[in-house]
Amino acid sequence: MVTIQEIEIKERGLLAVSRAKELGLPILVSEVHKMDPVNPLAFFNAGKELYCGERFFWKDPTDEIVLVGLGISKQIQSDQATDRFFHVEKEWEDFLKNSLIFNTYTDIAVGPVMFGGFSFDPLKEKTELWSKYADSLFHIPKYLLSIIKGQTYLTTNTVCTPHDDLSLFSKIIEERNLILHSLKSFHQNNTASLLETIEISPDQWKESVDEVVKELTNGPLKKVVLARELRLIFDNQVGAENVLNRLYNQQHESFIFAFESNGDCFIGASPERLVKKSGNEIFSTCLAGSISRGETEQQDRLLGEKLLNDQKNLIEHRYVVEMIKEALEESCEEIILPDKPQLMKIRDIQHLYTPVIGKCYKDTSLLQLVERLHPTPALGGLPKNAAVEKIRQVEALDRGFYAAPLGWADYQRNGEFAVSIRSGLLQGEEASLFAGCGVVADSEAESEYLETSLKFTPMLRALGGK
Ligand SMILES: C=C(O[C@@H]1C=C(C(=O)O)C=C[C@H]1O)C(=O)O
Ligand SMILES: [Mg+2]
Repeated sequence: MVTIQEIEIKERGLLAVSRAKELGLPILVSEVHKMDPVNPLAFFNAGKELYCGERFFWKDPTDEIVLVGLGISKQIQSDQATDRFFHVEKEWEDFLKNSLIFNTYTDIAVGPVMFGGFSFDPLKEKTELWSKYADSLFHIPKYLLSIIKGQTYLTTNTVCTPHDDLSLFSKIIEERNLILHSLKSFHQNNTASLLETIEISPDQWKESVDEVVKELTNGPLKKVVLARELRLIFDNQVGAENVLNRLYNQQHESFIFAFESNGDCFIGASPERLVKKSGNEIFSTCLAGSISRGETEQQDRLLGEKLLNDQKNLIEHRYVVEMIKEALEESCEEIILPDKPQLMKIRDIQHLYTPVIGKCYKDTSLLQLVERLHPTPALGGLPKNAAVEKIRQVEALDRGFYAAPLGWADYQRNGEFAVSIRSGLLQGEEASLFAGCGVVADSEAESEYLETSLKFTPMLRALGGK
């Protein structure tokens, strides 16, 4: 358990109260304590009563960084489309400016961390589906569990306004003890059964693929990613902790994420990193081109070889590599990437995969990189703006946060964003699942349709529909 230095907290509280009054501004007080190991799912679950609707979960594919947030100490949100990445970054940095940070550890992703993301396209008309998520939405949690390379930390964030007094800090200590004492291991309870699975307009979707293919043959568009929705109806509320627990166990090789907002939960298991920044080291991923897994080892290997030599998929992939390379070259003094893709094999699907490593210039920020990269041709298309416009026109789906950057940034300018695919939105007794695929001149509607069906599998399984 943490050694809770209550006296220390109160001393720091006094400092915060006087600073907030002096500046006439809210002040963040952030404190980091090292802890004995905690099961991250149990921590998420411990917030069920007090912080339902205000939680997030993040795990990277290697388990190097696991983050669980409970409560909201500060929210950054906006529906503004112009310069949205810049505005989020500015608000984050302004918020940090006067903060009091007590952190004696050197690991990244501890102390003040914001978690959240952006919608795919802020210019697309918003429907009821995504009404609970602003186009830019980030939470700085009250309590952050960070498991970094196996070391466990608890950050407590308190925002102290000029009207607060020391009682604020006593309340925080009480709340924190409550969470820590309710950390019992998590047991799956299946309260919601699937009643119905509705495919949203599959024929219309195939027609839009045909329509786009025609345009691609005549240029200048080269690739457009088209997505569709599967709607699931349950007999009861779908608990985010149940779905998260299943994804964690079934899709462990992926980024596992959950992001609650106003009662809804956006959740998924994505294999695709957009960008990670650790100091000035940059990591990105080109992932595009897909084929199923084989039933036997031999069949699986043959399918993999087929994918590695398939012109249509290689083109789909090459567009992504070219664009990511170009985008990162602007911000990096050095980038390294293999000249041929390899295979990424995950539970239900295999992809063409090219990892990218770079060293960015000193003044480059994470959200600048996100802005340059999003959307890559793996989610949008090529050329970028024309493809996004085409999607806005022909796609029936309101993508919301699907296929968009989702992740975290710490106060020392490190962070990581995944592309939030293989995901779904939980809304009470319903869930909407999303899947898309890269349409190029050689695409056939039927096989793209089957590819998207395959991409629904991980979420379907986690929801008990497979
Ligand atoms: C768009 C999705 O996946 C993307 C499209 C791929 C493709 O078309 O081959 C492969 C990986 C992802 O970059 C999705 O899963 O929804
Ligand atoms: Mg594809």
